[in-house]
Amino acid sequence: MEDLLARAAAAERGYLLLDYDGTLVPIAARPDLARPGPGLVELLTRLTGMPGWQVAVVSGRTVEELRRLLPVAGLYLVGVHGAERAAPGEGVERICDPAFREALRHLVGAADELARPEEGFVLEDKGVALALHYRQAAPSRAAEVGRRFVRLARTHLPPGTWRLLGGKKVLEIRPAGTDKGRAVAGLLADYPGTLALYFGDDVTDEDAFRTVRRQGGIEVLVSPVARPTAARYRLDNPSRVWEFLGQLWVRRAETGGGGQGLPTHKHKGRGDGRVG
Ligand SMILES: O=P(O)(O)OC[C@H]1O[C@H](O[C@H]2O[C@H](CO)[C@@H](O)[C@H](O)[C@H]2O)[C@H](O)[C@@H](O)[C@@H]1O
Repeated sequence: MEDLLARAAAAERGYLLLDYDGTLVPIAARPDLARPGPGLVELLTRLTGMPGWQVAVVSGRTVEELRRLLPVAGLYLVGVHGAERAAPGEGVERICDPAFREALRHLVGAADELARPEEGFVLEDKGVALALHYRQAAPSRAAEVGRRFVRLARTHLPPGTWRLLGGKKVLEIRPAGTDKGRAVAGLLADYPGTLALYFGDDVTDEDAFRTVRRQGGIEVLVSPVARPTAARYRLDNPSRVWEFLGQLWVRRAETGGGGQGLPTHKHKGRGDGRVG
């Protein structure tokens, strides 16, 4: 972690781009159980106060939900894997074909009829996307219900307007033409010359890793084990991410680039490695 920290802390201008589930907060059995740990809001608040630095949360969750989970005034937010975007204190911009959005309403109803009688499924309606979670379902039912979910999507949605995403125990239908890579490129375009650091754990973060890598930034996969990825660095888990962020804040503060007082969040020991 030391080489990462040294490079990041030396930057006068930087952009922290942080995934939520699996990166800032450990994966939980259900989406509603993945709450910010004590100290996360405080840590993010301090980070948004670093002069010359911006902080964004780039998530598959909606911007509305991110604002509820992380009430931090200075955060940029990207929601629904890039289909939503909001600057601090501003309204939500959505990238979504109106025909897709209208058709999605019908899919939500049909998918609800499919999933409701089944054990262990959670349907997450994001307005511009629809996720079917199967973390707590029997594997055989997950496969069968998943197949029927995709079939329903093909029936209800206009061709070319949507994409199917397979994430961590979730299938998600989202608008075509949106991904975290494009969203991150859009954020960085507003702050040319800043050092971008992206932290993420899931397949949808790979698009963002590639964008950040192309722009000379730092990409960090959050995973206890190495796996094929575009990220050149790895941290084991969200505790290590918090540790990194807390240390970054301290070092920027020491060089006159941060606020006052030390972050009070708790984090565990060390242990990270460069991938490959
Ligand atoms: O881009 P992210 O911030 O990582 O969001 C990705 C998805 O995260 C959530 O689902 C995942 O986390 C849940 C809570 O830990 C877990 O129960 C589920 O199995 C995971 O897939 C969220 O509910 C989705 O909307 C996000 O797209």
